[in-house]
Amino acid sequence: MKRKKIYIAYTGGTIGMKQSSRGYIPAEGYLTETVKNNAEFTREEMPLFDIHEYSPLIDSSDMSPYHWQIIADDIKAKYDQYDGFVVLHGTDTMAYTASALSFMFENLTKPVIVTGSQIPLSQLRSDGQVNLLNAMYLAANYPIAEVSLFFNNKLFRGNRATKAHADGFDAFSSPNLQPLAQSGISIKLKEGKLSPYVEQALQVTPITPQPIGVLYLYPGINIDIINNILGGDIRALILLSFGVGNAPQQQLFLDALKAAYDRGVVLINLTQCIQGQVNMGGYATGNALINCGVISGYDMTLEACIAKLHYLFSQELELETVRHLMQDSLRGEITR
Ligand SMILES: NC(=O)C[C@H](N)C(=O)O
Repeated sequence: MKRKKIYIAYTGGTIGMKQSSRGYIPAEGYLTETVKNNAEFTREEMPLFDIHEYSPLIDSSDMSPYHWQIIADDIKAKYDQYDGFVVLHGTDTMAYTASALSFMFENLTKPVIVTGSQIPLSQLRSDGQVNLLNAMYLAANYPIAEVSLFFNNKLFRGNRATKAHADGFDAFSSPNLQPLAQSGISIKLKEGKLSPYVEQALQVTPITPQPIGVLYLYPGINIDIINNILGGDIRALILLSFGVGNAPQQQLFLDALKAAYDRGVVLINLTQCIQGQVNMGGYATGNALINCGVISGYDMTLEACIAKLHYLFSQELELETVRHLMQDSLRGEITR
C-alpha cells in the first residue's frame, strides 16, 4: 500500500525548545533534525512526512490572529500534496489556535491535528515523541476530517479543548464532549467520524484581530471595573458568570449592559463552571441578563468563543447575524 504523506507545520512551543539562562526558548532546526534522525519516525508503519519550520519559531504566548492566518494559508497551499496535517504548537494557547482553525476552514476532508508537549524533546522524559508520533499516525490512519487536538493519548475536537493542567502531561481536557479518539493498546474512535466526501474545495476565511472584552464576575465586583471595560472600544463582551449563567442584580450593572447592547456590543454569557452549560431561564439572576440583550454561549469554551467572535467579526455580517450565529453550532463547538 502506498505510504501516506503528512505535512508538519512547526510553529514553535516547548516541544522544540532548549534550555537557556532565561528558561526554555525555541531552537531553530533542532526539532526537525531530531525527528528526522529518530528511527521511530521513519518506521515503515509510519507515514512519510515533511516538516516546515516557521520563522521565527515562537512560544505560543506570542500567538495572534496574524499567526492563525499564516497557519491556515500554509495548510491551504499544501492541501492537495498531503494526506493529513499536523500543527506543532505550544500548549499555552493551543486550544485558541485549534478553535480558530476549526472556524476558518470549511469543507475539510483531511485531518488537521494540533499537538505539542509539556517537556522539550531535548530533555529527559519528554512527552513530545509520543504526542507527535501518535498525531502523525492518527492523521495517516484515522483521517477525522476536522481540526482536532492530540495530547496525552487523547484526540479532542479542537474547539472543545482547553488547557486544564499547567504542568501535568494530561494538559488538556474537553469538559463537554468526550474525546474523538483514545489511543491505548489499540486506537478507539469514539466521537470522531472518518473523512466524508465533500465536493466543494477547501475554503479559508480570513481572520483579523478584534477587540473583545472578557469580564470574570466575582462577588462584590465594582461597577467601575465593569464601566471601564465597557467604556473601551470593544465589539463584544464575554461575561463569565456564576453557575448556569447568573450575575449580580445591581441595577447599575444591568443598565451598563443594556446601554452596551444598544450601542451594538455583542454580549455573551459563558459560565465560570468547568462543565455544563448556560441556561439563563433557570434563575431570576440569569433572566435579568436576557432583558439586557445578553445571549447564551451555552457550553462553548472561552477559547472557542473568542475564536468564533474573531471569525464572525472578520466577515461583513449584520450584527443580528453575528448574534444568531454565536448561538448556533457551526463546527460542533456547542451541544444543542
Ligand atoms: N508546553 C508549552 O508548549 C508551553 C510554552 N510556553 C508554549 O506555549 O509555547
